Amino acid sequence: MSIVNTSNNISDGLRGKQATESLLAEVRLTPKPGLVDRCDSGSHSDMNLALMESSALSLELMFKRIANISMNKHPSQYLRERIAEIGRKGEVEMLHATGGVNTHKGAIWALGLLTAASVFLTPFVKNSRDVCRLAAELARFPDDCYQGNRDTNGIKVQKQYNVDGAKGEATNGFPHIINIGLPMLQNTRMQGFSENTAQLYTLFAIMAELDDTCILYRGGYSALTIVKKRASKIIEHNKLNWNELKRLNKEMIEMGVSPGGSADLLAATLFLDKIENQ
Ligand SMILES: CC(C)(COP(=O)(O)OP(=O)(O)OC[C@H]1O[C@@H](n2cnc3c(N)ncnc32)[C@H](O)[C@@H]1O)[C@@H](O)C(=O)NCCC(=O)NCCS
Ligand SMILES: Nc1ncnc2c1ncn2[C@@H]1O[C@H](COP(=O)(O)OP(=O)(O)OP(=O)(O)O)[C@@H](O)[C@H]1O
Repeated sequence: MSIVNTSNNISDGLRGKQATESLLAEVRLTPKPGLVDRCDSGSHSDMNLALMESSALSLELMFKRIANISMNKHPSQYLRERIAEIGRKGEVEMLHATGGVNTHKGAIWALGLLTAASVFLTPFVKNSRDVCRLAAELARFPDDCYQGNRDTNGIKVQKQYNVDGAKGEATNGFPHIINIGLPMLQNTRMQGFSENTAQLYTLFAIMAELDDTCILYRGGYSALTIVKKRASKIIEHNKLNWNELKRLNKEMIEMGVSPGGSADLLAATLFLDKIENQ
C-alpha cells in the first residue's frame, strides 16, 4: 500500500473541513448509548444535536490554523507549544459557541494532533499508522508553557484508577484507533454492512476496550466494567444486538455516564479513514 500522497494538493482548508465533517458524522450517528445523537441527548442534560453541530462548525477554523502552522514541518517542541496555544484558543471558542458547555474538548485534542501530523511532510503522510506515529511524537513533547488548571476530571481519575486517559492514548500512538477502530470499520464495510451499522460496530468495539475517563469520573470502575461488557455483547455476533443496545442506552442514562472518549476516537477514526481514501 502506498504510504504517501504524491498529488501534494492538500490544503489547510481541506483538513479543517475533513476534521469538522468527522465531528459532524460522529454526532449524527444514531443510536449511540449515553451520547448526543439524532434521537436524544443521552446522559447530557446540557447538550443537544444542534449545540453539538454548532460546536463542530465553530472548530473548523481552529483545525485549519493547526494544519496551516504544521504544513511541511516535523514534530518539535516549538510546534507542540504553538499547537497547544491554538487548541486552547479553540476550546475557548467552543465554549463561546456553546454558552459554556464542554462539547468537544477531547475531540479538539485528538483531532488537533492528527490534523497536524497529517500535513507534516511532503509528500503528505496518508497512511493512518504513520499519521498516528507522528501525532504521538508531537504529543510527547512537554506542555511546559501552560500555567492553567492541571486538576481536570481526567487527571483525577487517571491517578485514582491508574489508567492512561486522553493524553496516554495520544502519546501511545492512538492504539484504539489503529488496532480496533480502523480494522472494525474496514471489516464491517467489507462484509457489506451499511455505513451507519459499520460506524456503530466501530464505536462499540472501541467502547468495549477503552478506559474512558468520562465514564470513570461519573460512574467509577463499576460503571466502566458494565459499559465495556455490554458494548462487547452488542457486537459479539455478525448482527448488531439491538435489544442489548437499547438496554445499554437506558442503563447509561440511569447511571448518568457517557462514553465521550470513545466518541472522540470514533470521530478520529473517521477522519483518518477520510484521509486514506481521499
Ligand atoms: C489532553 C487533554 C484532552 C486534557 O485531558 P485530561 O485527561 O486532563 O482532561 P479532561 O478530563 O478535561 O478531558 C479529557 C477528554 O478526553 C476524552 N477521553 C476520555 N478518556 C479518553 C481516552 N481513554 N482516550 C482518549 N480520549 C479520552 C473525553 O472526551 C474527555 O472529556 C487536553 O485538553 C489538553 O491537555 N489540551 C492542551 C492543549 C493541547 O496541547 N492541544 C494540542 C492539540 S490541539
Ligand atoms: N456525541 C457526543 N455526545 C456527548 N459527548 C461527546 C460526543 N462526542 C464527543 N463527546 C466528548 O465527550 C466530552 C464531554 O463529556 P463530559 O461532559 O462527560 O465531559 P467532562 O469533561 O468529563 O465533563 P464536564 O462537562 O464537567 O467538563 C467532550 O469532551 C467531547 O469531546
